[in-house]
Amino acid sequence: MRVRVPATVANFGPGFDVFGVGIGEPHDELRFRESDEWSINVRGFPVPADGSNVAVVAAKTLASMVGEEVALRMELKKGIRPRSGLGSSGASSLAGSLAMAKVLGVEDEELILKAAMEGERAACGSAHGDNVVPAYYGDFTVIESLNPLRVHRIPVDFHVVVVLPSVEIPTREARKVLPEKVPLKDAVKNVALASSLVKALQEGDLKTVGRLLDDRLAFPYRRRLYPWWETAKKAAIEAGAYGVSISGSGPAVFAIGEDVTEIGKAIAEAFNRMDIEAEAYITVAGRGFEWF
Ligand SMILES: Nc1ncnc2c1ncn2[C@@H]1O[C@H](COP(=O)(O)OP(=O)(O)O)[C@@H](O)[C@H]1O
Ligand SMILES: N[C@@H](CCOP(=O)(O)O)C(=O)O
Repeated sequence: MRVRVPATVANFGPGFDVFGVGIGEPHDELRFRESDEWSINVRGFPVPADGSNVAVVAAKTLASMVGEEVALRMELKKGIRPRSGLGSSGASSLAGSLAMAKVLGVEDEELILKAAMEGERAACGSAHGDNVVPAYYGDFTVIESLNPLRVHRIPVDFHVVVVLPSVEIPTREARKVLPEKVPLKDAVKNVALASSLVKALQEGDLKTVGRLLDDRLAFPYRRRLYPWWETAKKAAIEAGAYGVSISGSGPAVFAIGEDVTEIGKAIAEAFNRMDIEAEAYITVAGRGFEWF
């Protein structure tokens, strides 16, 4: 059996730890079957081929949550670069949890997602849900609460470009720079941005969505991790982007607009001018996992 889990754009501007959307590409693929002992084989981008792989962590977590002792043999085709800001650890975590769910016949969405979030915790120290939840549902998702898991889904299918520079930022490090408290005026601004963005998305008003791609909760503190930000942003806006932001904790940048191919080219060229290689993925937002 095989499952394909796409990359995700978490945060999506003002929705820190709350908003997320699956994108078709890049993606991870996991082939699996029940076995006498645990094993994992990795192709593609290098990630641990042992019990610390988040696919194994999430699968084991789900088994223990339902009180079963089952081992899996896994073959992971790692298509999403780790430390990319594209939900690389989230995709493999969800794949592992889904694999175990399939083998055990578990259908409880909350359990499957909670197990996947434990994979996230193993990767970066935080069991955030804004990568695994949208990768599961395949819609733009808004996480109202984790305990109990309450998610609001907005079906979307707009084009998006994601540009991934050849820079690595571990999510663990990007979370360490965040403060415990933020100024009230910044919290107020984020409420305004996030609530307006949800309304604009529901109305299919992409121009307004683009204008609202801003954040005062995490971005100001992470800004120093992205020394190339202003240059990349300027290139995107000059190429006609409605808006541009950091995907997850970065370094991937995503943008929406009329001509995402041109926008992607402009952002990638801006990185190249700063001597940073970059790869653009033109894709459609609103994609979730698939069995195949
Ligand atoms: N299957 C996996 N896929 C991605 N990362 C993994 C996997 N297994 C373990 N890891 C570890 O998780 C970390 C990457 O996670 P993270 O920093 O959250 O990246 P991303 O932002 O791309 O999800 C790395 O230390 C990586 O070695
Ligand atoms: N809300 C999280 C999202 C992390 O996404 P990733 O793709 O960088 O793992 C955060 O901003 O820390």
